[in-house]
Amino acid sequence: MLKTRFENYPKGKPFSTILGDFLGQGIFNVDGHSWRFQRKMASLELDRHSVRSYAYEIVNHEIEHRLIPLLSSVCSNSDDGNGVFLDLQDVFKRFSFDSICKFSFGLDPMCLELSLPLSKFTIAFDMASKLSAERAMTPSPIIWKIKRILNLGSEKQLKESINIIDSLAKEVIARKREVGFSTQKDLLSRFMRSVEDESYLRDIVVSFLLAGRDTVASALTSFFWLIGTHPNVASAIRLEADRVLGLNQGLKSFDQMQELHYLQSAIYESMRLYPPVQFDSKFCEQDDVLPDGTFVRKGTRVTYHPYAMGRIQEIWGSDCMEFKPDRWLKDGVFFKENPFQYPVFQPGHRVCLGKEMAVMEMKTVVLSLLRRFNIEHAAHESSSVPRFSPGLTATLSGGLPVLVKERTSTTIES
Ligand code: HEM
Repeated sequence: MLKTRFENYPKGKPFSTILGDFLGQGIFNVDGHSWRFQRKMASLELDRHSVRSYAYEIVNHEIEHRLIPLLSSVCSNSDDGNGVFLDLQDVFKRFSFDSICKFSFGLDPMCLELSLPLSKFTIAFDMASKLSAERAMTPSPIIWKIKRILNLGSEKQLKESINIIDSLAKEVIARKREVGFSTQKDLLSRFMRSVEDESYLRDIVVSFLLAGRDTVASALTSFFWLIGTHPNVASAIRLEADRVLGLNQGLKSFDQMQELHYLQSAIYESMRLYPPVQFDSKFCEQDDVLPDGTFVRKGTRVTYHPYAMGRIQEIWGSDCMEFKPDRWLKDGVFFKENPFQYPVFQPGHRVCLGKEMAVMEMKTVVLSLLRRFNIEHAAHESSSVPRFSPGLTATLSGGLPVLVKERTSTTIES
């Protein structure tokens, strides 16, 4: 049985080790028993209709009150009224951080308010993620381990960032205990109603932030990169929305989204070509044999590669390199591929717990932006292939500079 190494961690291992150890080895830091308990609880919470509707409310609010006003402001700020360039990747990172913080512990870091400086928490979080990813690039783990023991350079910085995140997370939990959490809807308050252990609560919250922030931003960035070169897909999404929701009518409910099959197909197709988690590793706990008969020795690192798997002709056909949302439709209805052939959210017992939330978030953003704006690549970007920086999630090096123009023919009523 292949298991990730963190399942063997001793109980109560402090959070200060999570960011360091989660590189390619999973996200939670608890042992097998409590991990399963935590996972069960987390999925129970996320599967609830009330939780999904709450997530939908947050995302919608962030879009209507921050994302759209921000994009509209860059359209009107240009001298000729034709728009100015904007780094859409940076905007999506800010958007998804605000959304996941509000969802996870009811805290609004206001990253999309560009006029405000980024909070201490956001800066520390970014720094810790970056430094953790850089560990993977050191020629040998011994280097960073020695630096950690001696508390030097990047390891010293990492420790400081983690301390900031740790103490802010503790502060949030303490404040919630003071003001009461019985009626609050965020994830932390829901967990606090049944869990006492403070470090456990802190780990849940930080794990969700880690898992839900850069992944969504990455998926949205790649989607809009593809849309820039496939205006026909943007038109098809708009047409479907007008047909299903009504001309110039916004989404009325979370459930109405299920009827947008082409939109869903376009999102799945975009993540087939550009999965946010491009590869992911597991470590074999004991000698094992893979289903195809390959022997795997205890301690071996096994990596699955969604980016490569999305480009395999035997799975996707001879047109596997093309962006074709229609491949996900049967008689106009979206059908899911076998998750073991499309492991973007990791299949099996360890499937992403935020999968539904992530797809909902993406659909809501894509729909809102495409119906209100024309978003074009900066001229020099349009013909190039995307280049990614090394990191835990796919990030376009140089960002995604776009030109945003308001579509004059539409006023969406929500
Ligand atoms: C497009 C966006 C997303 C993608 C592609 C994605 C993908 C993944 C993948 C591949 C894993 C497995 C990681 C591993 O075990 O090594 C994972 C785990 C996880 N994801 Fe997501 N994720 C996304 C968004 C989200 C969101 C928005 C949330 C939270 C609301 C979330 C919560 C989680 C959690 C809690 C786990 C850990 C599950 C476990 O360890 O058993 N994810 N995700």
